[in-house]
Amino acid sequence: MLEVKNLDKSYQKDHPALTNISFSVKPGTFVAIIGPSGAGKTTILRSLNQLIKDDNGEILLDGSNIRSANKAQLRKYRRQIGMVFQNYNLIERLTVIENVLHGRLGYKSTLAGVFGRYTQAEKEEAMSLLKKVGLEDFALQRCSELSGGQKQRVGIARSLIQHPKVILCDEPIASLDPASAQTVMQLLKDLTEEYNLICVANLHQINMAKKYADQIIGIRKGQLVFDEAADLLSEDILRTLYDQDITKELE
Ligand SMILES: Nc1ncnc2c1ncn2[C@@H]1O[C@H](COP(=O)(O)OP(=O)(O)OP(=O)(O)O)[C@@H](O)[C@H]1O
Repeated sequence: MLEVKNLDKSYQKDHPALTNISFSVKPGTFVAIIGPSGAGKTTILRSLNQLIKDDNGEILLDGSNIRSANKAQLRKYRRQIGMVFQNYNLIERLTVIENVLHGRLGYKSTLAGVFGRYTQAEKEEAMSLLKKVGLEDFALQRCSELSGGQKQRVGIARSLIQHPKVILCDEPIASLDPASAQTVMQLLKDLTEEYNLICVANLHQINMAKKYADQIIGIRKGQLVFDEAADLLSEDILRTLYDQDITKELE
């Protein structure tokens, strides 16, 4: 269970980016965070991974408060959090399987990581994850040769080999064509269920959030204005959230 309690964050004095944000997510749940540009979605995601600090409040993963974690505990915690990025963050000149194996780096000494030393079991797992995301035939291809949708599927496989409890996706489909976006969203939904993950995705595509997410969190001006099952997202809520009529997005 992921629990966020009374989270506050300001980058600058008297300009709160987040105010008193509280929500919880059960394992096996795909959550979309929606809201206008500048609402605070990325700030929430970065807080969850502790990439940004000096906020108030609590973030608990299975009961452990990560805000009071020491360095070793934080390293262990970060292993449990996979990241999926809008621009994939792959090493383009390396092969697909090498990129997936990079997800194991958090478990290795720096030296083993530098020399790319992976066990047979890790290589077999990387292959089986590539099969899961439909890319087993691309294992030895360079990432630079893949389409955007394929790259994102490599990014997802790389996060899964970490054996995460949580996957954080920052605009995972923003750079994709509509068909690839659907494939990636369906994959995230299926994997969340299969691995009993907590998947949290920042999204601008409201129709995608409603179609694929189980839970939707709506953020407006740093405040939480909606936290319900996806099918309860109404036109009224959207008007409040975005200060304008964008209900055609739901069609
Ligand atoms: N590094 C930073 N320094 C100062 N202010 C920041 C910083 N990062 C974000 N902010 C401010 O915090 C607020 C929330 O930004 P955030 O990036 O979390 O919003 P967002 O909902 O993710 O926006 P978008 O949808 O455009 O990515 C905004 O007012 C933004 O200008």
